[in-house]
Amino acid sequence: MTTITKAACIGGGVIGGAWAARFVLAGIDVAMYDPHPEAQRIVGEVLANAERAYAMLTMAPLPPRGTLRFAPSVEDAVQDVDWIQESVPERLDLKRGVLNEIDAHAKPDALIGSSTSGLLPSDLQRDMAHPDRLFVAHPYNPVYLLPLVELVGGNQTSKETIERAKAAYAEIGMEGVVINKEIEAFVGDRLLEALWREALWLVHDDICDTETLDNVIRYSFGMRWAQMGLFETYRIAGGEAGMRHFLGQFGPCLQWPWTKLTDVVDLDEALVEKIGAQSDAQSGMHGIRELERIRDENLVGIMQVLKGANGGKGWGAGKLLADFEARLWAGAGKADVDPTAPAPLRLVETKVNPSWADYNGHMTEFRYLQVFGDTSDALLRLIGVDDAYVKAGHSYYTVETHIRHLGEAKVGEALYATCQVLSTDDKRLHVFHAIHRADGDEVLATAEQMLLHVDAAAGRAAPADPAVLARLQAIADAHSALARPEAAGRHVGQKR
Ligand SMILES: NC(=O)C1=CN([C@@H]2O[C@H](COP(=O)(O)OP(=O)(O)OC[C@H]3O[C@@H](n4cnc5c(N)ncnc54)[C@H](O)[C@@H]3O)[C@@H](O)[C@H]2O)C=CC1
Ligand SMILES: C[N+](C)(C)CC(=O)CC(=O)[O-]
Repeated sequence: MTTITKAACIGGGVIGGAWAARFVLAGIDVAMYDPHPEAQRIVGEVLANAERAYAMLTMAPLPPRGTLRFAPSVEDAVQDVDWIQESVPERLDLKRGVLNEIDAHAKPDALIGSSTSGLLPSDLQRDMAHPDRLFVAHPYNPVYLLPLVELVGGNQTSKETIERAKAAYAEIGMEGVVINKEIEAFVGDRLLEALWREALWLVHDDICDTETLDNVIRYSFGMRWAQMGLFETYRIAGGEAGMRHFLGQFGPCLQWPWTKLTDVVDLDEALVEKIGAQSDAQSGMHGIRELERIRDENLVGIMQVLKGANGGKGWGAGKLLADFEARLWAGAGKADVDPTAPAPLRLVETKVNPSWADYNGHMTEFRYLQVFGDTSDALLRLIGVDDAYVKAGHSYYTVETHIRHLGEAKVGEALYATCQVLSTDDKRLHVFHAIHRADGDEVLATAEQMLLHVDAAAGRAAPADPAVLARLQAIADAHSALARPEAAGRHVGQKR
């Protein structure tokens, strides 16, 4: 689904590994170069966490995964690719050397983004032969989930490069925010540094420990920031008189000697040990990968809530996710099945992700309806009820569902769903779905559904398009050879 199909990641640590995951999950083939002896294991573990997070994040059809290849050198990794993301350690001399090597071997028009969190692009591009295509692309950890990338050009970066970069990041679901002028640490890290500096002083001076400080953030303004940022939040805090009143009331406090922001705390051995010990007490019971998974589940939950915010139109990162999913659905291919085969259509492959589990430790009931809904959607796409058809004002709406729960789907289990068309006419579509365990084909649940074709603007049932009906009839004809499921027509309380 991206116009870019091949990328290289140079450096595969915390950030480079997560870039590789984002690219691969967007369908881009990645060549990775990292001399670390355990690079393959580390990147593999990050990719596994990213896949787990994406399975929770969206039901939209992701493109087929790109491939991941470990290259023996920078030269080998960057030849033939359209996009290179540099994520080596934060040292100007090292980055310059690596970027010059990339520059020497990459195609002249390949985009080169540096993940630097603070270095100036003008300094990075100084010795490059094609400096016009170098820009800072500063991401946020975890790169595969957080959509922001700060785009910063240096004095030799072309305007076209920034425009191409913004478009390329949009294709993989990221928001490229263009920073007007280059400045050390750009925008995000300047803000984070201010907070961090203050936090270090508060712990140093025994005002609070690390856990108390984190609680202050996560039980209050951390949640506000995830959805409205700083200025929009403070506008509301000004009450009906808004921002001007807020500035008038609280602006003068900035003159008070509250902050030590201009002083840098001395990170001597004692302070490092104090913070290290408090952090161990706070979080040492969890491994890093475990903490990453907890963080990812929380971020996914926040993004999903934001997707449904603002009356369902989406808000902030949730709006971005909604737009990304809309593009995925618009480009969704039809299920790869033979519609004329005399067998139920295998339309959905999925896995029970951890956020689908209830207190009984198995897939909770509304997720069954979600999978059945996805199965109906896959059938609709197969008969031509796609994004364009819906946008043109027609669709099928589900008017009745009867679900039976027959077995337990456990977290992580692979499932598939099938559909048998029971009957159809110009408006009605009567189907029988089943969710199967992928391993062994056992039926775990069934759903009988009635769908009605509608004229959405008029808000009433209307005959479907003849081409849609013809495709549907071909499936119904093939399925007429099948035995009617024994459970079709059952109702709750009926004797077995
Ligand atoms: N960790 C974070 O939270 C964030 C880091 N960044 C930036 O991302 C960049 C990378 O940082 P991290 O991933 O955190 O560091 P890291 O230390 O986790 O990873 C750096 C990787 O680069 C590899 N490496 C070293 N020399 C290399 C070379 N010559 N060629 C290829 N690979 C080489 C190392 O083996 C290591 O795997 C830095 O510029 C940093 O400022 C940006 C956003 C957030
Ligand atoms: C610590 N850091 C400066 C490398 C952090 C970042 O650059 C962004 C982030 O993910 O917090």
